[in-house]
Amino acid sequence: MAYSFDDLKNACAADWQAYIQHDFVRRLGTGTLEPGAFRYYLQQDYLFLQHFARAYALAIYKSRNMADLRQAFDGLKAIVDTELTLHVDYCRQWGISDHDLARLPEDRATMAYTRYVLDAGNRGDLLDMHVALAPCLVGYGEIANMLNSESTTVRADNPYDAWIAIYESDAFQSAMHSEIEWLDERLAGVTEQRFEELVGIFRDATLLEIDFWQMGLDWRSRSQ
Ligand SMILES: Cc1ncc(C[n+]2csc(CCO)c2C)c(N)n1
Repeated sequence: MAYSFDDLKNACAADWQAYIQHDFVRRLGTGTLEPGAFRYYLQQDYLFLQHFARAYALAIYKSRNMADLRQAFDGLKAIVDTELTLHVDYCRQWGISDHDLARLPEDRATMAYTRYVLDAGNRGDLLDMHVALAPCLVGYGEIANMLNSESTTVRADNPYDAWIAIYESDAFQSAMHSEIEWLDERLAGVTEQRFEELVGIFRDATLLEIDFWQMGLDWRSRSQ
């Protein structure tokens, strides 16, 4: 059987839905998320993105041809030039200064997720690395599309509208589609045993995304 990215998602469908439909996401859509929860998330995401930039750099290192190297390099550039710059601006709007950002203690949920992905890439090959990164890239694109299609989503006067707009942008959606294509091509040739290994990584990363949302909702009781 030729596997595809959809098979990865279907193999952990309940976890994938718990991630995409998490309460944090629903409240972003309705504009009812507590500002403190979003602020906590934004700060941790700033740390998260720096480690994900390292993970894309590892994907560059693990590349064996020019096309793979360029794909990973584009991911690294997207994080450093777009996501991180946007985050710093966004943090300022939400009352988080450069000084605050430079002194942030890292939440354990941030540590767990980022170090897991780096380890999956370190001990595995480029496919392990991309599967570990997929819930981040594909999940956020799916979340934006889901929010966009829901009648309960508030677009005008929603303080989180700009966040949704980043991930529904053409540039982001096309990066997501090219990642799915890349994975579809590689997954088509793997054995059942290899596929099961990859499902394990994909599920773990999805569960760690769920924990990251939950960390935002639990911001009051986090140790910061
Ligand atoms: C916890 C968390 N998960 C996913 C993203 C989204 N994201 C981060 S890096 C990247 C790939 C390059 O754009 C994407 C899509 C986020 N910001 N925070």
